[in-house]
Amino acid sequence: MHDIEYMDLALKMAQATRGQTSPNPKVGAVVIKNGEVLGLGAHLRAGTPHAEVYAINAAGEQARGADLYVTLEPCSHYGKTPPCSDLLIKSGIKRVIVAGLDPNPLVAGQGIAKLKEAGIEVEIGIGKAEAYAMNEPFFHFIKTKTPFVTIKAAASFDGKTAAKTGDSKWITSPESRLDVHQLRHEHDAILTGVNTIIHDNPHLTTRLPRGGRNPIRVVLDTYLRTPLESNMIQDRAVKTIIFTGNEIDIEKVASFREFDVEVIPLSQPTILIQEVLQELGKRNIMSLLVEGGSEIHSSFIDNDAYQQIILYVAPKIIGGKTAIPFIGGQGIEIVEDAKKLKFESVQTIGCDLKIIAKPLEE
Ligand SMILES: Nc1c(/N=C/[C@H](O)[C@H](O)[C@H](O)COP(=O)(O)O)[nH]c(=O)[nH]c1=O
Ligand SMILES: Nc1c(N[C@@H]2O[C@H](COP(=O)(O)O)[C@@H](O)[C@H]2O)[nH]c(=O)[nH]c1=O
Ligand SMILES: [Zn+2]
Repeated sequence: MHDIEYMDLALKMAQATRGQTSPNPKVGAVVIKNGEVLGLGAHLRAGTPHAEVYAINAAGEQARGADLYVTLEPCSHYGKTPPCSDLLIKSGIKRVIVAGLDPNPLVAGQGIAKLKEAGIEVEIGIGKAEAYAMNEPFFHFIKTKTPFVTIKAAASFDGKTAAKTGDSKWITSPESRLDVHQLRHEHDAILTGVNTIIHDNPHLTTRLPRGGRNPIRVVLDTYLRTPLESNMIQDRAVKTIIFTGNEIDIEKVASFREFDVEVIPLSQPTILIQEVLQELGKRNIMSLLVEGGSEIHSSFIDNDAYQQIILYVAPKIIGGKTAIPFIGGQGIEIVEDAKKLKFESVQTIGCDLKIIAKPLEE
């Protein structure tokens, strides 16, 4: 097999741990000698051994003189686990093939430098694009200390998220809605607005056939209007945070506390998106899924506070000039001022389209 095939093996193992390693990145590692796989490993959960540890331990003495393929630069610091670069040097590995460097300031090239100093051959870049794409939230979070924001919208062919009556069940297909639950599983937190709570009474939980992790629920609710009898207050399914302005009735906060709902008044009368993202970053929330509605979507877009948009488009026409589009807000006056995107991918899912777009870097 060739280098890229062994790196593919490591990438696949890293991908298999989607949704479970936060706030750490997903990493896969493979030990190869004379065309034989001697060790395999993936980082399974923050605070547990790194991918390289599993792969090297499986290879044992055989690691001496072998090659190691790893999707992220071996760490060189004591976090919750000892540095992988020291382990690799001790194990006698001859050559290390790394897909991508680790931008974590604690690592950032030091892992590679240590390996080279110890006389280990290092090659960088095979599988870099995929290794980077799978950990984009981690790299964003390490740099900005705020979550990587994905706006998720579901709309009809003519861009509506509900009929003029407010009815929206269901616009997209069961396959698309299942895909949304996979997205939820992969995110640390999911955010919606109080209007969606009032109209859709959602649970915002992850309901995959095989279970799945519930993201922390976050509600933007300036005046604390979330009804106590809402599903996501009553179901106690997962930690729920409600961000409000600073002019709320403190008495009401107590009634939410008994449902393990944390109400956080922010510093201004209205909610500033950047302040919400900083508060979530302080709680080590690395990835945030924004599930609207249209006013919430427009506040993230107007503040350039998102890294990607995932739009599910159904082959249906809803029409109606008062039916709500998936982005609301004030909007622009002249098209020249439109927010510019670039389309990353378009795929069919069930009978729908799934479009992933990112802000166009000027
Ligand atoms: N109406 C549609 C959506 N509607 C999404 C709503 O805003 C709200 O997130 C859901 O009702 C969530 O409910 P729960 O958390 O599953 O209990 N989302 C979709 O992807 N397709 C649609 O057709
Ligand atoms: N998961 C992972 C790495 N993750 C790196 O180490 C940091 C976490 O360290 P710790 O707190 O000790 O788990 C994390 O922020 C990232 O920079 N490094 C690796 O060599 N291999 C791995 O499998
Ligand atoms: Zn490590």
